[in-house]
Amino acid sequence: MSREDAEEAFRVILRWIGEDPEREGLVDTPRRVVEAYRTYFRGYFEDPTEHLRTTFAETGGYDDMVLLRNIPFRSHCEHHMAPIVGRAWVGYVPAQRVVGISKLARVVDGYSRRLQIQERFTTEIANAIQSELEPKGVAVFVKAEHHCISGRGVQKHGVDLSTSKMIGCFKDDPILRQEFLAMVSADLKP
Ligand SMILES: Nc1nc2c(ncn2[C@@H]2O[C@H](COP(=O)(O)OP(=O)(O)OP(=O)(O)O)[C@@H](O)[C@H]2O)c(=O)[nH]1
Ligand SMILES: [Zn+2]
Repeated sequence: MSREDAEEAFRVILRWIGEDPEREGLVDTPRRVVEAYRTYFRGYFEDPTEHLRTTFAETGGYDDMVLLRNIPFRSHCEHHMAPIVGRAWVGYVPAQRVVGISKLARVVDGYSRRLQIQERFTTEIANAIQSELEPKGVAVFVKAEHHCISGRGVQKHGVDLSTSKMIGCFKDDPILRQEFLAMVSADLKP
């Protein structure tokens, strides 16, 4: 499918909502929307696991939790294509190698720029880190507002969805899991 086909589809939608796609203010809108969609959905053109291929071994034997906190993201729900706006916490306990911290945020971005449900988004981030880095464990916590429940449908504002995925030592060791969740809670305090 070509870019022109996609722009034509948005002209059809503009007509369907009751607009005139030929009026001055809207004549470039299909082109702009198609460009915006390339940004929202650029995750289909990347493999987020590739961000985790550069690793560092000279950690001085560091073997405690590494936690990147409060990572903002924007995604879209696969049922309504409505925005999902939230934050992610990504932690792991290295076995030998660590990854550059920006790469954890890049993995979050890569999976967020696709149509998602939050459960799969959370799982994909955790599985990517586990499979590429092979750490002792991974913990991912995601908290997000879904515009499909605030702006339409049940129309509930101020409602968040929380999801978490624990792998390895975070699943097996309740104290470590608590330590991770305590740091998330501290960040969530108003
Ligand atoms: N589990 C899960 N559900 C989601 C997520 N995002 C949106 N949903 C829900 O997906 C469901 C889709 O249900 P349907 O009954 O097929 O759609 P709908 O008729 O538009 O539902 P309403 O939103 O209740 O009007 C809705 O309940 C949404 O709230 C998500 O990330 N995870
Ligand atoms: Zn939705």
